[in-house]
Amino acid sequence: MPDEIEIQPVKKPVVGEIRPPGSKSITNRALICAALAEGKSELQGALDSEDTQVMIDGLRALGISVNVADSGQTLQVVGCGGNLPAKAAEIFVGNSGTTIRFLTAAVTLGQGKFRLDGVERMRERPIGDLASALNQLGADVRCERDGGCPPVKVAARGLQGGVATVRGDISSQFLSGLLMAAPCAEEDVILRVAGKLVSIPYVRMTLRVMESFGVKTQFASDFCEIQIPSQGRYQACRYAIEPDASAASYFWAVAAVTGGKVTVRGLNSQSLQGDVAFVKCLQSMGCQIEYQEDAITVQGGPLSGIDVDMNAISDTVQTLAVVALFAKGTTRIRNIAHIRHKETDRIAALATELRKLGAKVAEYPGGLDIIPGEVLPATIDTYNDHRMAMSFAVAGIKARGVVIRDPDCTAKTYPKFFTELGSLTNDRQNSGHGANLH
Ligand SMILES: O=C(O)C1=C[C@@H](OP(=O)(O)O)[C@@H](O)[C@H](O)C1
Ligand SMILES: C=C(OP(=O)(O)O)C(=O)O
Repeated sequence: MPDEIEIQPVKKPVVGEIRPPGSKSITNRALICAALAEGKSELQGALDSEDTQVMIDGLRALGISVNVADSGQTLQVVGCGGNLPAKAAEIFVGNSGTTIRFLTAAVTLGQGKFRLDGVERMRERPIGDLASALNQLGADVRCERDGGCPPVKVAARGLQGGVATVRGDISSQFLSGLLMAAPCAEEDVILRVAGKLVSIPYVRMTLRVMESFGVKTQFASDFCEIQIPSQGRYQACRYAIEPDASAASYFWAVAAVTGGKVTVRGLNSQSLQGDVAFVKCLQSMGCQIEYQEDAITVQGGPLSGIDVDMNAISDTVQTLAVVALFAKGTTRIRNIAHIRHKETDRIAALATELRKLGAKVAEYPGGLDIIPGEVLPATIDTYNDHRMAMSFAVAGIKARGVVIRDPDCTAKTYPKFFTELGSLTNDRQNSGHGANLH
């Protein structure tokens, strides 16, 4: 793709349907559980993107066989029954938080020396609290840099187990990584969470994927303590992966800002992904929502600003912030301090880029207020953050002159995003030009 693309606004409300690619979070969990299982698993509907590729490469470096078929959507994984074959590996994780957090925990189950590293930004993303919890269970995990960030070195000799307390307020991925490794520890594991746990639906997702692979756990409803029996080994299975609900948010947002109607197939109210609740935010802003058995439809209407706690669904904060540009009144997004640790500091990046588009923005340590004005033409910097590119593209579907820099950064989770956005917005039912490249 070119260095930047100008999004062409549509002339009519966008009406259409789409099925986004597989969920990144479910794909990377299913890969870990399948890799640790006894037997051969088949994952269907997987995501093929940078974040899943680095996970597959990492597992292969650990001696796990992963066969890719059906243009990346079917993955056959030969599990190791909890005994990782490789005795040493250098693993590159790009900027994938799930990959480095889940694999760091998984490699402690092996025997040998492992090192995990990523891009420059990954070296600023915290992992020290996960290392410390693993060390409480008998592991030897060290962060090479001060401040508890990657690269990470693991001298593995199997994981003993026992009781560990993990910090919950930076990233839920620490707890998810511990949970998925825990059934392969030598003794039972009890995990306790210190501080307020963020992104709770992802922990629920972890437990549900583990259960599909045959591992049962016991937990308090707020996940402050979770018990995982040892020898509760994973069993290989055929596993169907849902479309990505965070990716769906951009298409629902297109319906909201154009006053159109967009159906996302493959998701419903029972989804494993907390991010389907994004449609409830749109509903509070004035959209109508329809839940079908295998789809969720958003119909746009006049939009009003809302005051919303997005801690549980923070990958959709940028989408909502862009929708807020087209609403009447202020939108306040609260309780999202943890998104400063993602692909970029997302609160700061949002404040800068929303202001370019004419909004007034008040930035707080844990959130922001967006006071919309006339939406101005602007060139949007994306900070190597796929979600900056995808969410600000939605602004360009409605307003003139929105240029997205480095559109290729969407490869992290959605390499075909701009093509699929173009197809939806270029649909014969719509008379505009959609996401044409310039
Ligand atoms: O466990 C997961 O799959 C994820 C958890 C969330 O991270 P945090 O727990 O760091 O908020 C989310 O932002 C990320 O995209 C995926
Ligand atoms: C935060 C994200 O990813 P990760 O933490 O897995 O890198 C994301 O996809 O928005």
